[in-house]
Formats: sequence, C-alpha cells, structure tokens
Amino acid sequence: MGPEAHNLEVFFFPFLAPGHMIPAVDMARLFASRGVKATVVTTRGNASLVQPAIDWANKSGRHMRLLLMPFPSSEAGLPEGCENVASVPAELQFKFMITSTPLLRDPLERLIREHQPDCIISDGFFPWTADVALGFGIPRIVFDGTNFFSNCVTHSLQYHAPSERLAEGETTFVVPGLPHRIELLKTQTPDMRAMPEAADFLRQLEESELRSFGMVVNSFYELEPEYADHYRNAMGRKAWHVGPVSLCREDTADEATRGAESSIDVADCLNWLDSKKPSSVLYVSFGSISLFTSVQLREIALALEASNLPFIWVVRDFGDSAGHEEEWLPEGFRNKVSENNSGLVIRGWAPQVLILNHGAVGAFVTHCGWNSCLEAISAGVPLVTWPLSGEQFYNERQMTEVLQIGTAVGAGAWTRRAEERELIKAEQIEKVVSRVIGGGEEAEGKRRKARELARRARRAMEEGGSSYSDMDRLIDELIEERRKIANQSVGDK
Ligand SMILES: O=c1ccn([C@@H]2O[C@H](COP(=O)(O)OP(=O)(O)O[C@H]3O[C@H](CO)[C@@H](O)[C@H](O)[C@H]3O)[C@@H](O)[C@H]2O)c(=O)[nH]1
Repeated sequence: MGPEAHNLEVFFFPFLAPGHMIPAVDMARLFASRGVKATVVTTRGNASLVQPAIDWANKSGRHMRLLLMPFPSSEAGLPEGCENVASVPAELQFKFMITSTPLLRDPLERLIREHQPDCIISDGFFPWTADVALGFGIPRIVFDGTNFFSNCVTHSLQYHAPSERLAEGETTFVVPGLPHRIELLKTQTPDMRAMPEAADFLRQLEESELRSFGMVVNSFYELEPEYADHYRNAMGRKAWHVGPVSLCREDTADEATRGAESSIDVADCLNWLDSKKPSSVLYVSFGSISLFTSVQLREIALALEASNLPFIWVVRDFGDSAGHEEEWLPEGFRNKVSENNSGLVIRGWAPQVLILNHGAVGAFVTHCGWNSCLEAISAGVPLVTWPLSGEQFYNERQMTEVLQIGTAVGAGAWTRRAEERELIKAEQIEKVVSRVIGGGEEAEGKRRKARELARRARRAMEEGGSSYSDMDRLIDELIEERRKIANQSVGDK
C-alpha cells in the first residue's frame, strides 16, 4: 500500500506520563513514516514534551500534527500545572490516574467529531476511550507502554490470584500458566485486597481491552516469541508488535530532543563519555517518575564511590530531597568526582538513549521501566535490575531469568512510596555493579547476549523485519476496517 493510497488518519492519545508519551510519540512518527496522518492528542501543559518530535518529523516531510486540549485542573482538584504524573506529588498520582484524566472525555470527543480520525490508539490507562471509540464507530487500539511478558504475567495474576492462596509462612509463588517457570515473592506484587480501588481499576482496564480492536506493543517478536504467542494464542488477544520504537530517531540532534530538554549540555556529556574506555561506564537512572529517600540516595552515592567505576548518575529534580543535596551526597563527593573526572551527576533530565548507545557505557542500573529495558536492549547494554513498582518486578524476571542479560540488585518489595521502601545498602549495590561491569565470564556472557539482542532489534525495525511487517499488517487491517465501516454506513442508509 503506497503512502498516498490509504490516507489513513490515526489519533494517538497517550497517558500523561513521560514513560507513556515518549514511546507513543515515537510510534506516531513510525506511522507517519509509512504515510499515515498521525495526530498526537494531549493537554496544553504537555505540549513541550511532544512538539520537538513533531517538528522533527515534519521537517523530514511526514504528516504529523499535535492537537491540544485544556486540562481541567480546578475541576480535578489539582494545582494548576499538574498535568503530568511526573509533576504530580506521589500521594495524588492515583487520583490523577483514576478520577482526573476521565475529565478529558468531552474535549477528546470534540476533537474526534471535528477531525474524524479513522482510528484511535489510546492509552491502556484511559479505559473510557473504548466507549468513546465505540460511540464514533471507529476502532480503538490499546497502547499500555509495556510488553508481552508483563501483560501475560499481569493477566495470570489477575485471573488466578496465586498470592491469595499461599499457606501460612509461604512467601513465594509460581506465576500460573506461563511458558517459563517464573517465581515471584509475594511482596513483589501489589496486594490487591488492600487496594480495592486499584483492583477495580485493573478490572476496568481488562474489560476495556476486550472491547477494543487490539493492542499495539512496543516490543519485537524475536525478543519474546513465547510470550507474543502466548498473548495471542493462549489468551486469544489481537496484538501487533512495532518496536523498539526508540529506533525511529534519525541522528544525535533528533535523539537529544526526546522527552524533556536535557539538563546537561549534550555535547559535553558525549565528550565526557568519549574520554572513557569502552564498556567501562555505569549509567544509573530510574525513569521519569520514581523517587528515592535521601538515605537511599546516599547509599547509591557511597556505592559509586566504593566501586571506583566511572559513572553517570541521574537524580530527579523533584520531591523532598530535590533541593537538599547536602543530605544525601557525601561530603566532598562532587569535588572529588570533578577533580578525577570520574563521574557526572545529572540533576533532572538526561539524554538517555544517546548515553546508552555510547560505546563507553558498560551497564545500566535501572528500575526496569519497560522503555528503559528496551532502550538498553536496543543498545546492547546489560542491566543491573532494581525494580520499585508497577510491572517492574515482572520486567526484572524477564531480564534476569528469561533473557539473562540482567543481574538483580536484590529488591524484594513492591511499593510506590519511597519512604516505605526497603533500604538497599551501598555494599550490596557495589557488589552487584562490580560483578556486572567487571571482566569475568558471567559479565562477558551477558554483554554478548545483550549485543545479539540489539542486532535483532535493529533487524526487526528494518524493511521486511518482524516489527516493520507487523506495522504493515496493522495499517492494512485498519484500511480494511475503514472500508467495512464505510460499507456498513452505506448499507444503513
Ligand atoms: O532523565 C531521563 C529519564 C527518563 N528518560 C526517558 O523516559 C522514559 C522513561 O520510561 P521508563 O523507563 O519506562 O520508566 P517510567 O518513567 O518509570 O515508566 C512508567 O511507564 C512504563 C511504560 O508503561 C512502565 O514500564 C513503568 O513501570 C512506569 O513507571 C524512557 O524513554 C527514558 O529514556 C530520559 O530520556 N531521561
């Protein structure tokens, strides 16, 4: 199907969080590069996160546009400017997700009425968009930012609730019905009985997924073939894999605009990496929304000092510890690091994909957000896994046990709140990072596997590759669906 021939218009409506918006915008760019008119819909306060990617795509002759809607802050009972999970205090994030974002329904409906897209790819966290799409008689496709493996685990846990059947004293369970034996600690999954509202929300997500046209997944078949098959065949769901979407970027300048503006001069950061030996630098970052207490940050700093490894450490500029570096940076840390040129502490936003793709980076300490995992895989970088919440403990199992490119730091408990989290001591962190970045056979084996996956990831995105072909298949199905809908409405008249 030639680009002009189909004239398909798709709305992309991601959840208001960087970990969802960044890959959704990349995905929209990929659709645009296949001749689809790709429209990203978001709120005014989130425009700056999206605009550079759109400008970039349009510069290279693609059809992308941004449609903005106001965020009803006062109706939602949120302070003005809180339009993204990254800027909403932890205690309000759940309310933001469940009760605030559905207020976007009217403005979304207005935009659909006005622009009449052929399809909407909306976030899994917007279950109500399934009804919106049904109301307009267009297909809705779910994008939830994660992968096949974690979707299979989530579904199994929701369906079988194995942790609720543990006998007194049992602390672990095997996730039922998966292609591999995956064992989790009870504490590594949220206790749904203690969170009835969250359990109800999960049920809504599941129901809305079943009322949708299918799911589009930021992954590639060769990465998780058993789980792509399990999701489609055993669970009977329709899905297309189109990733890693981060590979859509064209060059360094393009990469540098991904997400927020970098808090470090990108050229300085890359020059610093140029001065380091291949595979010697530890990159430490925990995504766009997670926070640590000052006590935990201090343990990380002590571990970095003790490891003697060159490092780039990204610390979010948000939350209680943000303005008080003296509470968590050991005395003289910054001076020592800058005198020895041994590390960079980036406060705020780092150009993550550029860093991961630099040959000097040898390992990535990550919270296992799916984007971070997949970006590391695409760059061939092994992981030190330190999951915190969400589906991150499932991703950890996939990285460490199924793919064997990750080594666990030893996090044992799921919680969204930094102050409730177990403390991981410097000695433990240092021991694991040294093992992963050191020369031994174990480290080399993981690096080899990661590099092989990176090669396959690139291949999947090339013309004829599995993700490239699945996007073709999806576009074809959408064109066919549009034809059916048009015939039906002629028949109805
Ligand atoms: O300084 C930074 C910090 C983050 N990023 C980017 O921001 C994204 C972060 O996404 P991710 O690694 O998935 O982490 P979260 O922001 O925590 O993502 C949320 O969304 C993901 C997708 O649904 C889930 O897998 C996670 O559990 C959930 O916390 C990635 O593309 C990073 O490259 C940067 O570029 N620079």
